[in-house]
This record gives sequence, structure tokens and C-alpha cells, in this order.
Amino acid sequence: MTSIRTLKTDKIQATVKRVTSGRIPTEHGDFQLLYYTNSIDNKEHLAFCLGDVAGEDILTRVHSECFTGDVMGSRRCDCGEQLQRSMALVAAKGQGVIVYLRQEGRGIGLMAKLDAYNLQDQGYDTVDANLMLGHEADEREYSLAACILEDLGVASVQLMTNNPLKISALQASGIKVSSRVSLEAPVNADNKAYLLAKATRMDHMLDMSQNERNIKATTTANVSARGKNESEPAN
Ligand SMILES: Nc1nc2c(ncn2[C@@H]2O[C@H](COP(=O)(O)OP(=O)(O)OP(=O)(O)O)[C@@H](O)[C@H]2O)c(=O)[nH]1
Ligand SMILES: [Zn+2]
Repeated sequence: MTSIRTLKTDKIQATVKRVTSGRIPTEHGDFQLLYYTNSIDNKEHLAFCLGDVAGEDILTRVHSECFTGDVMGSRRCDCGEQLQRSMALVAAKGQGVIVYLRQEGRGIGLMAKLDAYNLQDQGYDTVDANLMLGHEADEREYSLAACILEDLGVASVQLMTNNPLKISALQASGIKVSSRVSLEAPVNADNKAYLLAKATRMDHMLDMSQNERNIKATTTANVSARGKNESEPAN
């Protein structure tokens, strides 16, 4: 069913139009994918819903697109795991929404994100890499997410995030955040520096001491798994 919603703050006026939707069966259950157009950009922002999401305290994830992590399973970041975990939490509750915003690379796009990755491979962290490329550390914007949530009838959210800036940005767009649900992914050797930079430079609420323990466990498990494979006879 088509519907239109406009949000007006002192900074921005945004309109979203729900154009169509379809059923998407996943390993976590049957979700409904709602497709939106909007007045701000020409991207396809989405809502992935399960159950009736109109009301208070709706379990919600506002996820920023990460092609490398979400689709290709990159271990450089925690995005793919956070997406899967948020779907699992929604499915366990039988109700919730994942707003999928097409703000790849914290808003700088995939091409610049790959350039930023090359700088990170030279030793710069995720914040400095963005700045060296002439971007801000985080160029995301959340008014369309607020518009989409309003269109869905979500009155207040239990927000799955570790990012305090995301909470305040959504609140500034009129979304009532009733609580935060932590969404920590396991640490590995490839995402450790990234997670550390998020905790120390972007104030993300990550328990790095727990992460340190995780990485030791993961590394040990990898080493023993590799040792086992190597000792297996070749076919
Ligand atoms: N520019 C840039 N973007 C990145 C990098 N790694 C991941 N991203 C993008 O960052 C976005 C995800 O942001 P994060 O900071 O990981 O997490 P968040 O969404 O702010 O916070 P959470 O809600 O806790 O997940 C996605 O758009 C990714 O494509 C990076 O090294 N550089
Ligand atoms: Zn990612």
C-alpha cells in the first residue's frame, strides 16, 4: 500500500513514499521488505519488518549499508554480523524493524571507502583515513530513517546500536529512543583496529576488554583449526 510521510525540522524537510513491499523468507523467519523513494536523494532506502511494528518500544536497528560487510562477509568491520544479529533478535521477539539506509561507507560511498581501506592498510585509522580523503569522519544523516519509522507507526524504539551519535541524531529527528540494545560482534584480527578506533575515537560503547578476551579465544581457535586442516591428508 502506497503511503507518504513528511518530516520537517529546522534543518531539513524530508518526504518518503512507501512504493511497494514484498515477503522475504530468511533463516531468521519471514520478513517484509518495504521499498521507499524520497525527496532528498535518489537512493532506495528500505525497511525490513517482522510482525506488527506500530506502537511503543519497537525493537529497531538503523543500519547503514556496508556492501563489503553485509553482502561479501568482509571481516574488516562488524556490519555483517550486526545485521544478522539484529535480524535474529527481531525474530526472537517476533516483532521489529531494520531500517536499511544506503549510506555506504558512513556516507562517503563505496569508492572512497575502498580508498580509505588502502590508507588503513598503511596504518591510518578509520577516522584519519576519511579526513585525509577530504571527508568528515561520519557524513551520515538520519532524517529519512526517522521518516520511515514514522511511516511505519513506530512511536518509540529500543535501538540496537553501540553508537551514541546515532542515538542523538535520531532523537534530533524526532524519534523517541526508549532504550538501547547493545549489538557487539566478535572481534577478529582483521576488525580489531577498526573496533578499537570506533571505541576510542568515535565513542562507541564497546567493551574492548571483553573484545580482547574474544580475540585471544578466536586466534587460538583459528590456530588449532588451521593446524588440524594442515595435518589432514591432501585429496
Ligand atoms: N568510511 C568508512 N566507512 C566504513 C568503514 N568501515 C565500515 N564503514 C561503514 O560504516 C557504516 C557502519 O558504521 P559503524 O560506525 O560501523 O557502525 P554504526 O552503524 O555507526 O554503529 P552501530 O549502530 O553500533 O553499528 C557502514 O556504512 C559501513 O560501510 C571504514 O573504515 N571507513
Ligand atoms: Zn562494514
